[in-house]
Amino acid sequence: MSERDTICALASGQPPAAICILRLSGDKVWKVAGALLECGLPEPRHATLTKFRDEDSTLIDEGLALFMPGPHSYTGEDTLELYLHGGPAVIKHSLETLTAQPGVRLAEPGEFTRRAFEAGKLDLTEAEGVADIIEAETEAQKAQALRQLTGGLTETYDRWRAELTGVLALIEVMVDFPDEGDTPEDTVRPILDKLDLIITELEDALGDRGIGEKIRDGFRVAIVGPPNAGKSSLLNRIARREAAIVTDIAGTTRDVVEVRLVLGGQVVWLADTAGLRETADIVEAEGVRRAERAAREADLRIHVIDGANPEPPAGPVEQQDIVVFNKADQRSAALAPDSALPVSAATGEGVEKLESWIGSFISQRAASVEAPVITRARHREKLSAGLASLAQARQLLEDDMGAELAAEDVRMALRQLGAVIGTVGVEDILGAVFSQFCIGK
Ligand SMILES: Nc1nc2c(c(=O)[nH]1)N(C=O)[C@@H](CNc1ccc(C(=O)N[C@@H](CCC(=O)O)C(=O)O)cc1)CN2
Repeated sequence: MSERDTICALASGQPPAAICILRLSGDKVWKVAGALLECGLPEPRHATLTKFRDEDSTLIDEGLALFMPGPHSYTGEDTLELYLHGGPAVIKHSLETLTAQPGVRLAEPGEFTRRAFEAGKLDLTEAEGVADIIEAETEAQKAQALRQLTGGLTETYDRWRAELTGVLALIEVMVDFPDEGDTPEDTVRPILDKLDLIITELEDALGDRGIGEKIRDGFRVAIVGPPNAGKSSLLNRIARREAAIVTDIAGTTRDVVEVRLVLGGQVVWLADTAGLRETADIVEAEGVRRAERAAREADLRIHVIDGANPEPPAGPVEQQDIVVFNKADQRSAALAPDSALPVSAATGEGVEKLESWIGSFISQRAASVEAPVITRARHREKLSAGLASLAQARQLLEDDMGAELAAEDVRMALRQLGAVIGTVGVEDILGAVFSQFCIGK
């Protein structure tokens, strides 16, 4: 398998579909078009209606062909797109025919975009934006992916890198031309001031409560409370399916059961958890530990009070949390604490209101950071490592412990920021990012 093979793939979705798009990129495109398209190589950038035949001249389909010569194409290479009827037989016959051509093979996941990246058409965050927009289910995910795809992150990381390069130059001047007349305060202070501005910006970016990652991967909401309060029934009611097992036996739920929902325009993972109680059963005890962890890590907790046996919530109730009084169909809600929302998982009473409370909390939380510059764990790791290096550089300068060492730390920070946008090409990072793409992208 040569890297510079011409690659082809189905770029459109699951057949059958009205139309499918087959995509071909590489230097064999003109040969393939000459051999298989009745029109030969189509006029660049003109959709051309033509017959498409296999090597025995058997008709595969009639469709539109679009030729985009490199370097002015998505991948930067010669590209051919075929718009055919989207039936399984057409697709199979087409791909078999294309891959039977010398030097043509099926594309790996993300390989078209990887070539675009290698041709300098996109940086790594923009390429991630491409993958994210394809996966986007909510408008918020789409908007975030689109911003990223059009250089929204690139701009910020480039600016930080430019500012750090300036700082590095000042430190290097200090190393190379130490001015005996100047006090350290005169030379170091302006550098520290510049460094502090960048450090503050990185800290702000990292202090975003993970909003960008949560818009992309989902917010976490945990249903917590004592055994038999109806937590699993509530989850099932909100999920509108029997996701969690419900019985009368206290301690039925042992693991965390999560369902994926869209509430308040955001992806939300709603977790049902084991009832919190002291138990000698080691499996249940592990369940309780997991419940406590899910509660701690959640953006929002729904504390369920058992209407049949009302007790104040056992775990810590944070300001944003919601307390519900369940079994309100059987028990007078007058027993409920003032702030609790009466609900009935059994009849559905109050559940719509609960959903809208969750939705409005989550949508406000999502809007609390305007334009997150971290949308994946990968970005966060590199940015924190970069910040740590800068903090170290700052300390060295402040303590007059060696400008050379400080310069090395700033270089390290530059590499970390470069790794986010992919200017520092690390093969395993690229492999990890592009392998998550779908085929044809
Ligand atoms: N048919 C089709 N639709 C598509 C794509 C595609 O590849 N094919 N895209 C693929 O993701 C997206 C659009 N993104 C694209 C980005 C760049 C280029 C491109 O050819 N760029 C050239 C030429 C620019 C120009 O003509 O102005 C370049 O950058 O040099 C094409 C599509 C969504 N729609």
